[in-house]
Amino acid sequence: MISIKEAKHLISEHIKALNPISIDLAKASGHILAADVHAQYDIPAFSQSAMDGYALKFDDREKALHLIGEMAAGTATSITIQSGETSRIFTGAPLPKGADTVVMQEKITKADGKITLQDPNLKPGLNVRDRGSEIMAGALAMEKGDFLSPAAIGFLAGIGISEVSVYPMPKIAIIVTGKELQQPGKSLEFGQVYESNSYSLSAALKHEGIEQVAIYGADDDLGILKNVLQTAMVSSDVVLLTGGVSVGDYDFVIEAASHCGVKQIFHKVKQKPGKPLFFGTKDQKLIFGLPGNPSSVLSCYYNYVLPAIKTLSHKNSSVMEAQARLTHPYSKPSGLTHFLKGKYENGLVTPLSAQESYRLSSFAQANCLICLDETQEHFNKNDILTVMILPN
Ligand SMILES: Nc1nc2c(c(=O)[nH]1)N[C@H]1C(S)=C(S)[C@@H](COP(=O)(O)OP(=O)(O)OC[C@H]3O[C@@H](n4cnc5c(N)ncnc54)[C@H](O)[C@@H]3O)O[C@H]1N2
Ligand code: MOO
Repeated sequence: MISIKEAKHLISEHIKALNPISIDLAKASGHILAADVHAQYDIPAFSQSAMDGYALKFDDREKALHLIGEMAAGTATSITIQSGETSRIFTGAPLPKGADTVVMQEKITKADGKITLQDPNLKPGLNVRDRGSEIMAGALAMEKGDFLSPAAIGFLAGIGISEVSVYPMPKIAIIVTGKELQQPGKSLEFGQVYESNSYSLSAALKHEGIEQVAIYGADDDLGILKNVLQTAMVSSDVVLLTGGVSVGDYDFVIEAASHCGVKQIFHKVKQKPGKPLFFGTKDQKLIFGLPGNPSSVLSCYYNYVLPAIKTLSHKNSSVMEAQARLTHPYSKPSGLTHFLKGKYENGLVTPLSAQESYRLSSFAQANCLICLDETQEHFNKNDILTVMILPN
């Protein structure tokens, strides 16, 4: 059995970011850019009004101005204003030739068909967005390694980019093993349990922007599991098996993996939950055998799978951690690191009840995992502990 630190190190040693791909900008949210992006155009592409109002020459601000036309957003034709003239203009519209300033419509008066300004704060260029003021053609818009947030996607669309080079999200397969599993919504026969691991894992992956997940079921049968694993590996970068990694007579994951050419990197980690965790590789593919108990599956997902899939997509893989003060004393035997489902708030952390690994009711309420050191047995009220903040 290896330590958590060793297990994490071994996984990280076997991961390489996936090769970049080119994708539609509309599908790129949540990815990391794999190449710099340069602007192809000056944006705005023309001097533009920032307000609904009147365009004029600043030097004419004291004059009663003659209204000669209008510029609306999207207009394909331009007009020219001479000294003593103004044009109606709307937000986003190109400035007429000859104009350098816009006055808001609330700050004028109209008399005898003439426009007079009532804006003591008017400055040259006020309410005008200059051509190229967002970005100039050829300038660096975003850098390789930048995260494509919704704002970044909007920014790139706004400068005319329609395709980007990104590190892809890994293709993931989930294999739930177990003859006892029944789909939610159907009635339970004697001995059956509802299948929940593919649900929690798919939801966690969706949270990372990974929606394309292939889900397979496999009975507790070596032949079936070998076939399913072989099929799942063909079209995925990561395979997550749940159940079947312990020492029971029907636990076939280790054997099936070996038959399929998966190289075992480790099996069993000094932790609770998730002690029988398995990790192996085949070429660049990662194979995780997650211990079947629903809480063990999720605990191992956050500790090992999530950092791994983030690394594959070139993302920062470090987990959000905090130091928190324990609100109640807690005891455990030494020998395994425990990850307790906890509630973290204002620097304080409370272990929840229902910590057993077959239960998810506490995980459903938790916002953190409390890390209790392998060797320590007793934890006192007010002890400072490390907590892993769960993505919400
Ligand atoms: N003699 C020993 N027995 C066990 C040990 C051990 O060291 N010696 N380890 C225990 C620990 S710790 C864990 S964790 C489990 C892991 O066992 P497996 O990975 O082989 O998982 P299964 O036996 O297949 O299932 C465990 C448990 O989880 C339920 N399950 C499985 N899949 C699902 C699913 N998709 N959705 C919901 N629930 C699922 C399954 O019915 C079992 O109750 O082994 C201990 N035993
Ligand atoms: O390690 Mo198991 O995950 O405690 O139930």
